[in-house]
Amino acid sequence: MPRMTTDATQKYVPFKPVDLPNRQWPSAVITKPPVWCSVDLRDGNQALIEPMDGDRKTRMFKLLVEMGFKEIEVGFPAASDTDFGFVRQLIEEGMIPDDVTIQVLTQARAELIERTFESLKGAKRAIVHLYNSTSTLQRRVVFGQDEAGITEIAVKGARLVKQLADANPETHFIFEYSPESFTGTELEFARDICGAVAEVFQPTPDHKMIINLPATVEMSTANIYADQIEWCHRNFRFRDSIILSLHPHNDRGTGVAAAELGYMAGADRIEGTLFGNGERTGNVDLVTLALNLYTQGIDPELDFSDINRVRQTAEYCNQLPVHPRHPYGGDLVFTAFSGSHQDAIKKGFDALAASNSKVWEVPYLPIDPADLGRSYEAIIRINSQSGKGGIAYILKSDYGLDLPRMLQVEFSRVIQRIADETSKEIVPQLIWDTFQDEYVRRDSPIDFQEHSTIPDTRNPSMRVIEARIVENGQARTIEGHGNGPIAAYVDALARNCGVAITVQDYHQHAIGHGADARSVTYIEAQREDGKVIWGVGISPDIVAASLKAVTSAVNRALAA
Ligand SMILES: CC(=O)SCCNC(=O)CCNC(=O)[C@H](O)C(C)(C)COP(=O)(O)OP(=O)(O)OC[C@H]1O[C@@H](n2cnc3c(N)ncnc32)[C@H](O)[C@@H]1OP(=O)(O)O
Ligand SMILES: CC(C)C(=O)C(=O)O
Repeated sequence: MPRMTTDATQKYVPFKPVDLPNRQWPSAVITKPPVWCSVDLRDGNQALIEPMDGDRKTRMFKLLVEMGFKEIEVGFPAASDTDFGFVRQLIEEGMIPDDVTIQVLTQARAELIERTFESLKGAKRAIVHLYNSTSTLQRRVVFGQDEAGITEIAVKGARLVKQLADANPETHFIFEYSPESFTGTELEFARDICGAVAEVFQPTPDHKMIINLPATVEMSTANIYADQIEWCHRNFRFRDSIILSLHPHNDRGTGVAAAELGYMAGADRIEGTLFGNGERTGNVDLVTLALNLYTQGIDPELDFSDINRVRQTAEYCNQLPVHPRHPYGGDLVFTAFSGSHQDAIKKGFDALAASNSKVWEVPYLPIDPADLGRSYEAIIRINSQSGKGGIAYILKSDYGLDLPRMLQVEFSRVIQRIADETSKEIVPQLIWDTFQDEYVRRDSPIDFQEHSTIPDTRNPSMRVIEARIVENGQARTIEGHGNGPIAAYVDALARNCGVAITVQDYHQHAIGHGADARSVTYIEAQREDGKVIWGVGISPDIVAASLKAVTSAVNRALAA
């Protein structure tokens, strides 16, 4: 096995923690959702192999509006005719609801800012999002500028934005500034450059500006991002006139944690995308963030009641699949294959059904799939890792059979054998067919046909049974007596067919309702040698179901 030859200690520099001795965020509790801003149509779009065309953009925009987003970054109008044309289409075709504000991004370059404003002509409201990069690395290698030079780019850009906004009073403009690559920027410089831009925009508590602090590249653990945010929250000028916004990316795989801790640290707003599409490892995933809030009893004010449709639309627009294990939305996230999980889920559902509680408490299911429009159908699926609880769950939920515990144990061995032999998933239909072959359709060598009972004239507490059976292809009528039809039938089988069993246990319940209702009987029988064997019978007639169950046990006893 080859090893990484690079000495990491020489090649990578650890991120310096923030000196914030009095940090407050670890004790903060989230009680309300942030202001959400979707950047699917901009940051998400710019990371796609094929950026969205007009149709895909429209589909995504409509979905975001339907879900309840009130701020949507719809593009980088100066980047392409597609982006520009889409902004024009939204405005000219009146597609922007009154309570939704579109947002557009621009670099701090005059020609790009001018083109951006052109795209917004006629809009009722718009957020103009200006950015330039501020990190030590980008200052050095991309811009070749010191702090003053970088500040000058931002301030010049902001002045032009302000001037063009003032010249277009028919639109209510909100200003947003991002010190891009904020996570690699000294906090004092971030404070100063944001202060200089705010000085131009002159925000007030009634007309706030947005300052967005992006983890353009996620460079540290989430607690350090939270420290950075709390530091800015405490030290920024104009704080009461600023909406402090987060824009986490997910390079270290902790974008969601960073957003949650950053929000606890004093932010007001979060920019991200559905299912986390975006540059490299993506933007922060708003689906996960919002539903994390929901599972804490907080209304996220975004609608996920049909999460499959949200996912399908995102997949169509982005032309990228959502991972089957993606939190909340992935195909497999409400599915348990492993036995102990299935057993606990089944017991959790049973306990919930038996209680009056409204509180969702099912082991291994942190959210009720039904809240997301997901069905319970796929919660339990069977393979070689599964156990009796999962198999019993499928037979109950799909076929209405409530197997006694010891029968679950016996039948699970049959399914386990198939799973081991095939190494494949065992779908519900195969479980059902196997169950029927193993128990319900066991009509050889003895096939029960029909019966009648009459009181035993010699002993009024006993019954005599006459049962018509087919044994090894030969129709016969057999007779026996006992204290009820089951005992009498067992007696008849012992006398006439030479099979002696004793019935140890008996369970019966209905399947279905009304005219279609049938009865199912489970019989636990013991052979003369002590071996325990189960039999199952299903019939519209209660007694016939029991006699079929006895026949099933006898046939299985003879075969064993
Ligand atoms: C972190 C982010 O996601 S930021 C958003 C990034 N998104 C995109 O880049 C997608 C859309 N972009 C584009 O279509 C193009 O890059 C355009 C149209 C904006 C600009 O295109 P071009 O001018 O041809 O080229 P390019 O993007 O390479 O420009 C880089 C130049 O802009 C400068 N620049 C980059 N960002 C900024 C900024 N925010 N403000 C001012 N100048 C900037 C660079 O220093 C460089 O200057 P130089 O030419 O003097 O070296
Ligand atoms: C423009 C900014 C907000 C950005 O997309 C980023 O830093 O990731």
